[in-house]
Amino acid sequence: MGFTYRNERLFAEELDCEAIAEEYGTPCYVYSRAAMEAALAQYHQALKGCEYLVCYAVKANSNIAVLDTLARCGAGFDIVSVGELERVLAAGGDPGKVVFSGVVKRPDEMRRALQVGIRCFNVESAAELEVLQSVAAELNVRAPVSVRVNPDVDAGTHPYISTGLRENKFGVATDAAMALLRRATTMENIHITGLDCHIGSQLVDMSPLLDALQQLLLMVDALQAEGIHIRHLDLGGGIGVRYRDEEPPAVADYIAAVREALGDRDLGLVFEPGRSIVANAGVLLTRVHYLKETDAHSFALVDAAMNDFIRPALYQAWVDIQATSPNDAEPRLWNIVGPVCETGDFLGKDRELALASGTLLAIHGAGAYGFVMSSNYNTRPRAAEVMIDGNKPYLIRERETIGDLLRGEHRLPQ
Ligand SMILES: Cc1ncc(COP(=O)(O)O)c(C=O)c1O
Ligand SMILES: N[C@@H](CCCC[NH3+])C(=O)O
Repeated sequence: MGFTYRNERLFAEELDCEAIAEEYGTPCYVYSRAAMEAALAQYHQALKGCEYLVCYAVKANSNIAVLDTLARCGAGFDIVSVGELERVLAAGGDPGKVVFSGVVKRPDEMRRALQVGIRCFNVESAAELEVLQSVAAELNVRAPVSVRVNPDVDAGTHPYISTGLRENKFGVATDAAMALLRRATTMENIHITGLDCHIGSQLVDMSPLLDALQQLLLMVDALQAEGIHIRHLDLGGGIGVRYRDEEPPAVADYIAAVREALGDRDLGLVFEPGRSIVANAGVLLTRVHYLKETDAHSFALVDAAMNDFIRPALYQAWVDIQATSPNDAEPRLWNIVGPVCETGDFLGKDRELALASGTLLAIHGAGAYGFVMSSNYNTRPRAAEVMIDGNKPYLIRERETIGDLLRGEHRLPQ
């Protein structure tokens, strides 16, 4: 399922990646529908018998065909902007299964979310709660609210994607969150439904997640004693994937541990997975244009760059890069670099590969935080996106044109 090598040729489900690149050009993101469905199914399977919602984190890959695929399999959505909300609606997603995270929700974004009837606002500060109260009052509705708790635990991941430490901008520290919840119960247009937390991404150890959960459970019990009933816990996303040799917890094991920790409390569960649903359901195809030897390195110059896939440049993330078919060249160590005018523009360093001009490469694990983080730097049109379903390819986003990039810009009057 997903991406497999058959006789050393890479297939996306039933299609040869060389044929996909031939048809759609490079660079090109290719996704496997079956792989994302299977990843979501692991959550559903592990949560059987619970009251739960799996709210896929739209930011990981927000193409509307991806959202549509997951919505049809019962997913709700975690959004962080009104733009992501409009994507969910355009994809046919149910607004009643949407949770809204993020530290800056503008009043217009709150208004739209209230009008379409989202499931819950994951509030991240006292100031935000006050604004939400007034927007909900204007519309004469009650806003369903969860407070995002910052449990001050070290998720043990890259500092840029750690979100549950006291020094991070996210959430509200436990004591302050208790005070905020008490205040919320006095607000006419706020209805407290849950507590949430999200401590970071690409987590390979589940103990920080379970430590955070213990803190939420202490809060639930203390609030219950005060007569404030919490109906659901939203434990965010964060489960890592294997890019190289990481050993992230299996979704089933993590959820079993969560269920055990809940004991007999009457709590619904929400999860917000992003990466673990889509990362390994996507590759980025790129072609080698030139080979260049210097005293220091052998460079393979490819047509994808940091503007297409920024994770290596931004986080020094290691992603697997392989040729999509065999060739006769002698394998040696290559630095795989793109056309962007930055020394930091690399996709991989010191990779042992057999390369020739024209070789097609697949950057694996590119389904999450890939296309969504791409930009037009160096006036480079963003790549096409293709979804494979069995033996059928669907163009789910056209490659941008230079015209797309210039649209909306204006010269000064003479
Ligand atoms: C609030 C929130 N929920 C969910 C996610 C998804 O995380 P991941 O892709 O690591 O599962 C993120 C991103 O880290 C997030 O900020
Ligand atoms: N963009 C990050 C993950 C960010 C998670 C956002 N909360 C990555 O590529 O690893």
